[in-house]
Amino acid sequence: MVLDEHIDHTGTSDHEKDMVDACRSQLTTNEMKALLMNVLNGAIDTTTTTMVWTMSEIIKNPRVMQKLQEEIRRCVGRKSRVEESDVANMTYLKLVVKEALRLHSTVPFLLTRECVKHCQIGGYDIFPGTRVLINAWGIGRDPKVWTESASIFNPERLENLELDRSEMIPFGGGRRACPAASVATQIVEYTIANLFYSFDWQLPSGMKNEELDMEEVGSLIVVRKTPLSLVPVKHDWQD
Ligand code: HEM
Repeated sequence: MVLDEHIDHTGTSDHEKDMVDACRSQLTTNEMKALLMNVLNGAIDTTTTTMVWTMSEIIKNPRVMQKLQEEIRRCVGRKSRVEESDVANMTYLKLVVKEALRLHSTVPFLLTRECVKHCQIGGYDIFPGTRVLINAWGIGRDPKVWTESASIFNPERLENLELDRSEMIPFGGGRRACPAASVATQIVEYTIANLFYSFDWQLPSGMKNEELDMEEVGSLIVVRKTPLSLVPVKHDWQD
């Protein structure tokens, strides 16, 4: 990623600098609690928001839901619930979650960077001290990379696709990238697998899939404008 070469990943907000300074000296119990609460809040919001967007996209696309449930139930067989080891074989599930992350970068502008060295990006001069926002949300929907159908949820587009590190960056990049990217993806995959294994999901009161509102709000974290409301129906195995 071009930006990585020029932009300092150590500095973000003043609040965060205070936290880093506190770590460098000695953390008091209260500072440690505050730091942990910050990490936990960030971790929970991003992960649950990603799950909600993934479920929304699956429900909106019945073809995807059917294919996904066939894969999950084939891989798991008849059990009380999905086990973590089952998920390794679910190739379509991994594409579904990745495609949801492409379309819904929950942290749309990542952490703010501060430029440490004069550089040019896209013909623009960026001077030292400039605060830079990276539009991860826009990168995941760039038609130059993802074609005219960029805004359409289509997990198959990612099949056998060799991605450059900068073509979708829902977990950021460089030294300040999300340290939990791998585990967070696994948590989302595992939860979605369990939810779609045990239940068939319906929209409330005869609403049609295409009517599901996908409007987004927020700037730090992008969430659904209207809460997702679904009806779980226990799956009938019929055998
Ligand atoms: C799907 C879920 C998640 C998403 C989409 C996500 C996304 C991100 C993004 C975009 C950043 C900023 C990266 C950058 O600016 O380059 C970040 C930072 C961070 N994330 Fe996550 N995250 C997720 C889950 C988690 C979880 C579960 C944890 C902890 C258990 C976590 C801990 C952190 C921490 C500590 C940072 C700050 C890293 C730093 O400042 O150096 N994240 N995350």
